[in-house]
Amino acid sequence: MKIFIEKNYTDLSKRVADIIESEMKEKSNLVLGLATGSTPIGTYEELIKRHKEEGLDFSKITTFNLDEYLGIPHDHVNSYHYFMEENFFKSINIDNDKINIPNGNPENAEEYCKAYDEKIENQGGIDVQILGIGENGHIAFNEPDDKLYLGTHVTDLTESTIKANSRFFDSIDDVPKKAITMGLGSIMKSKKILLLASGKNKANTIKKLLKDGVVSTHNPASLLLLHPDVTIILDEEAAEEYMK
Ligand SMILES: N[C@@H]1[C@@H](O)[C@H](O)[C@@H](COP(=O)(O)O)O[C@@H]1O
Repeated sequence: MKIFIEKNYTDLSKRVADIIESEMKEKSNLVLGLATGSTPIGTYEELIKRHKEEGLDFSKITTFNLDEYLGIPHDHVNSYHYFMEENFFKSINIDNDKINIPNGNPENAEEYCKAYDEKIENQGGIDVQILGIGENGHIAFNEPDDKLYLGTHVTDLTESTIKANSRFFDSIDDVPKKAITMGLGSIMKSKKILLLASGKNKANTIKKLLKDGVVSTHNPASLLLLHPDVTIILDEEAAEEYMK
């Protein structure tokens, strides 16, 4: 496991973009796993800048997003489809046919989830997966629980996640209560994992992850510690409690 502690969010975003850029240069048809939430926005901005200024080429890249709210229209401002389009896809030269984001309105959720995992497998798996982390240790929408699911599945969101994500909605009542998410198994199959955390509100989450020395389904991020190629990129605020 590698840990980078960067001075601030800008440096964190540059570090993550550096890693992705070098992977893209090694493999032009990279399969990239993408995350939403506020943490990766700076990375997307940095990659857009490199596309515009240095011609970083996304035309052969395939992407798979981690999750989507269930029952939300894809053009809704809070959908992860909308988020990805606005914060990344509309500003790079990605082939729209190579973008994969879980459908928040599947006809048959079980079949759809199975097909999503098969599609990842058929692409040869995810080469590099970007991850944020919830304050409660959730990864994508794999919430702390007695058991975790391996594959893509529909899940209930916890009260704490609904509360945390309500900052993006007009009111807490508007936050969907369910989501469709890649499972920890699908995520752990990625060849390389980049876990990002920024800001004081993640300091205890990171301390718990890196100092407890425990792997538990009640802290889903802790399973990542078993992965052979995980890089954790923090800014100083997120690393504060861990460094004490
Ligand atoms: N489903 C997403 C996660 O993928 C993300 O990691 C988490 C943290 O978000 P933020 O980066 O805004 O702290 O929020 C959401 O719940």
